[in-house]
Amino acid sequence: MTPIIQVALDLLELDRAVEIAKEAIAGGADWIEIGTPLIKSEGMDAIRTMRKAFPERTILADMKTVDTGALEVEMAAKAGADVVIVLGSADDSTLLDALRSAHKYGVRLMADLISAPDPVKRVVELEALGVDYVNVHVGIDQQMMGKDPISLLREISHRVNVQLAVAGGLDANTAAQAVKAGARVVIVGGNITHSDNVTEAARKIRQSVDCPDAVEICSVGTVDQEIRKILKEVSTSNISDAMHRKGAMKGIHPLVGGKIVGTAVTVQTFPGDWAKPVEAIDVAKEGDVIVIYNENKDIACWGGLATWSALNKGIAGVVIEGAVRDIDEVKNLGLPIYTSNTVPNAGDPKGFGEINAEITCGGQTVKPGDYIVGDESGVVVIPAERAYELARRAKEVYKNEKRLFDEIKRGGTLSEIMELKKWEKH
Ligand SMILES: O=C([C@H](O)CO)[C@H](O)[C@H](O)COP(=O)(O)O
Repeated sequence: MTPIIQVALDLLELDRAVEIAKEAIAGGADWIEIGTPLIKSEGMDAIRTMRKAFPERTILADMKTVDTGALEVEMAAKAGADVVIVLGSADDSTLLDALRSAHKYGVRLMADLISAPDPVKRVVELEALGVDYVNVHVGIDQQMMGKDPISLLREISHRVNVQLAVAGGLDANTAAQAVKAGARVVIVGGNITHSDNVTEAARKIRQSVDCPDAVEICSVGTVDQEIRKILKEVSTSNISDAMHRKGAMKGIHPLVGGKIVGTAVTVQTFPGDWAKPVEAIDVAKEGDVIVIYNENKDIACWGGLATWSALNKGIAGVVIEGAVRDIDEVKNLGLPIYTSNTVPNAGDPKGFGEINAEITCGGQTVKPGDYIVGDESGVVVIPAERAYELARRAKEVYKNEKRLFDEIKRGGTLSEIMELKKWEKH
């Protein structure tokens, strides 16, 4: 049986959702899912509008019902849904009444395993209750922490006969794995809807689910490699959005531009002393970023000779709250340097200060090993312990903006597209 591709529309604006659904169908998507955020934004009208726009398509309402199962199924069914999602972790009483309502109104029920405490046990129970589909689902927030649904799907698929759907950050690669692991319905949200070419993105998913054996499984490498790869793709602005406006250094600007991505080697030094910044070059490894705090903005703690040395070590860049000199030479050398000041005079190598202690630079706490990203907008610090999650969230921001750029290029304005007036804070 050919697997079904379900495009999940997790947006807030209905007009955009209709347009994206059209583009996804042109690329080969079968079912249309009205995502939970869209249902919360527009209510049952989201389902009515989609039913009107796509009279022949299977429409799925991601209600994520956890109580009053019968009532919520009835609402979605009367608005035009063909399939309604309830939470698999809901009480059996909710699921059973949702099923009665589904039978009464002629719709199918999908139980979603998102956040179910024991999904392997629960799927067997859900099958016995009589749901039509079970969705093996890793939620968007869980994906940011590195979870994916494929291993769970593999564990579950040989235990039950109920039709399985799968969702959770699927792309062309993982969609193919999902089909091979037994998924009947492949649900894809962001990797289609946030694309600047929705039709092409849907087409790639279509190809991979139709011919899963032809898809080459590529390995992602180490976590650090994956973090660096993502951080090279996104901007400091994307990262700042992902960090809810935290993380940006104040008063630090590009002196020698160029993107920096790397882990911090920190330096605390003192007015008139350049020993520790220079010694940090020997401590740093290839791909590291030297981050220096030097209270004094009138005596440089970094210059041309240090820059040459840093280039010899393969250092990714330097960030300084303090001053740099030899600017003409430093600019010619091309190593990205971000600083708060420039000045001609240097101090002496006195040897005060510390390397790889926690410092404050540009108003941000920086610990050794934190990820530092710099571009023309400035510098952001990403705490090492949240780097994977924040890189993934920044990538979501990046993808979403790419799609918005595309919609603006077609002639809209940002406020029209995002219905800004509607979302102003009251
Ligand atoms: O159900 C979903 C999520 O909980 C938000 O409502 C998504 O539709 C589902 O995860 C598919 O989206 P992606 O994970 O972005 O592929």
